Amino acid sequence: MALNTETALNIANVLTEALPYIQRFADKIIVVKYGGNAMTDPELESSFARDIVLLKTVGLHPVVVHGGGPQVDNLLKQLGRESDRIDGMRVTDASTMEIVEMVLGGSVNKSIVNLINRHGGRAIGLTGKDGNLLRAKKLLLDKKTDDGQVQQIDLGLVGEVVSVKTDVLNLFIKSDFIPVIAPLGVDEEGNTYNINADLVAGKVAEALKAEKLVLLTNISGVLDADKNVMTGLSTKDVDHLIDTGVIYGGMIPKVSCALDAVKAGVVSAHIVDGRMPHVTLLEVFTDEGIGTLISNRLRKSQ
Ligand SMILES: Nc1ncnc2c1ncn2[C@@H]1O[C@H](COP(=O)(O)OP(=O)(O)O)[C@@H](O)[C@H]1O
Ligand SMILES: CC(=O)N[C@@H](CCC(=O)OP(=O)(O)O)C(=O)O
Repeated sequence: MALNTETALNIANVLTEALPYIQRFADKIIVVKYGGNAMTDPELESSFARDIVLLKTVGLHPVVVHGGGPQVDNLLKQLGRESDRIDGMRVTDASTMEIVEMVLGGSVNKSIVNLINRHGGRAIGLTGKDGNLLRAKKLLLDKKTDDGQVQQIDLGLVGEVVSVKTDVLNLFIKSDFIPVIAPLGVDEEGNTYNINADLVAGKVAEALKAEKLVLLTNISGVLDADKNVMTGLSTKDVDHLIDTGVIYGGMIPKVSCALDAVKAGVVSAHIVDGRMPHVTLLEVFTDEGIGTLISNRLRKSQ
């Protein structure tokens, strides 16, 4: 059946709207953090994989960093166990670490690799241990007490990223592979650390001098005290929003890593709704602003 003129023009408009972005972002690196909460629906998973393959096919270089917190929770539950979280970070003892590694470095990583490959991409799964990709050290979490003092909290085998071996990633990127990174790091002595996936995505984006960091989550963006999406966010706003409890839990590492990445030279960071099909594609290739933008520049449409 032939297209009617209106539909044909709409399709043509969408395609031509993408052209300047395809040209501007050619050969640029886009780091996409795929959160565990966005992995629960097969259609959304497919739309995510197609977006990543499309980005690569039109000449950009997507690098995926994934989470899998809910998937770790599921296995812990099946084993009759649970773990605490403080400010979005899982308290991780040695036996929890075994499960975390099994789930993030095993089932979750391989299912994302498989998904991208089934959609025609060439994904390669890595943990921070492969090629010493993510050098880590123990993280001591700074937490403000009620009287305003800063306390350092020990979360066990939870790490922060000390360095990212970009040569490992560049090798794959140049060979047209799509790296898919599980958030596990290793220190000089070979100890394994569980690292929040947002923090890994931020550091990978910084190290690769990425054009964009796109963080897919399970909410429409960063909400203000009245539950409206904040379209833009600066360092100044963030400290106050955390202190007043408007930003809490898993949103704290997300916002912090996005700000750090932008300060370190990533052009823009975006916190977007992973429940929206094709949100990555819409973010990269359309004029519309989606979710919360953290950038030194204004919105594309402004
Ligand atoms: N100001 C805020 N705006 C939006 N979400 C927030 C805010 N503060 C805390 N959150 C919580 O952070 C969650 C996202 O973090 P998290 O569950 O760790 O996501 P992910 O698994 O995608 O990393 C949201 O679902 C929401 O419950
Ligand atoms: C230290 C820490 O909290 N690590 C996370 C790593 C996975 C993750 O970040 O997953 P999401 O992005 O799906 O939340 C965890 O154990 O759950």
